[in-house]
Amino acid sequence: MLLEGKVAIVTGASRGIGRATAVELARHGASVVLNQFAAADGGSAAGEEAYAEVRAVGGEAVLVDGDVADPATGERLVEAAVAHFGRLDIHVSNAGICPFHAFLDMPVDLFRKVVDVNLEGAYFTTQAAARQMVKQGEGGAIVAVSSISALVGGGMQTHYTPTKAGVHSLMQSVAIALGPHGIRCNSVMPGAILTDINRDDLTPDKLDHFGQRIPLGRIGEPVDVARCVVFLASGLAGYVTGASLLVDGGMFVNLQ
Ligand SMILES: NC(=O)C1=CN([C@@H]2O[C@H](COP(=O)(O)OP(=O)(O)OC[C@H]3O[C@@H](n4cnc5c(N)ncnc54)[C@H](OP(=O)(O)O)[C@@H]3O)[C@@H](O)[C@H]2O)C=CC1
Ligand SMILES: C[C@H](O)[C@@H]1OC(=O)[C@H](O)[C@@H]1O
Repeated sequence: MLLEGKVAIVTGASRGIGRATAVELARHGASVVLNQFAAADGGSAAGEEAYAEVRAVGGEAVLVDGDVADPATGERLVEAAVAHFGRLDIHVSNAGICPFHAFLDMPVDLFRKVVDVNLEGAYFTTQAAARQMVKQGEGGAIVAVSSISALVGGGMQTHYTPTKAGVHSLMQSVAIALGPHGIRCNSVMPGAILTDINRDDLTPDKLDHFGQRIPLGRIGEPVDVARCVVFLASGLAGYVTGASLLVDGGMFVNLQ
């Protein structure tokens, strides 16, 4: 197994790409700390379902509530990894939100919320994970979920796309800062992946349009991204750091 004996954190692991990533990491042998937000915010069954899916593939797991926008959450996730599994080897910064909204009347609070969760959440959870990995002195792997939106715009995503470019840039910079510690830092850039984040936005017309633009002919599924995270987290990618992997079925390159 690619990740036998490894311990991983996945933020936003209750649904979508994060849940699929937690399951695939476990399928390849990792023990996983699953972070969820909704329970901290009033309750959700999604985290329990994700936990059950990880257990069903034979993985050890622990579910930890917390808002990644709070810098203390990263520290609590690391504490959980160490308390339950004794160490930390892999950090997946995945949690993110995209409440579609027009630019000209963007509420300040909404803008700040998206930046807090997507960019600050990635920054502070990555920092907490890196501190633990440096302390252990045996290297590690950090994978952030950026987006094709780091490279292209979205008229209803003016608050969101800069955070995804920021996450991409963060991985490049921490790859330099952490390389001497043997910690590899990369990002995946998913294209259009059907999850709760875009379920309402992906109207039949838009699905048709994407279907035509994507050379592989289909919208992505969370597991398409999750398998690439496993690759970047594993020894197979042992000489890969500061890189970004588009996981978009070819959508980005298909201009005409
Ligand atoms: N779907 C797509 O097409 C693409 C998605 N992405 C990125 O992938 C990542 C995952 O999105 P996706 O799976 O699609 O979306 P989902 O809406 O399905 O999942 C989002 C996850 O993030 C969690 N989350 C939201 N806010 C917070 C918070 N403040 N603190 C901790 N966790 C939080 C949610 O937890 P809870 O259930 O507890 O609310 C949930 O587990 C995001 O970063 C997104 O930007 C990138 C490119 C394309
Ligand atoms: C939420 C969007 O549908 C999705 O998020 C991204 O990052 C992609 O670029 C899509 O726009």
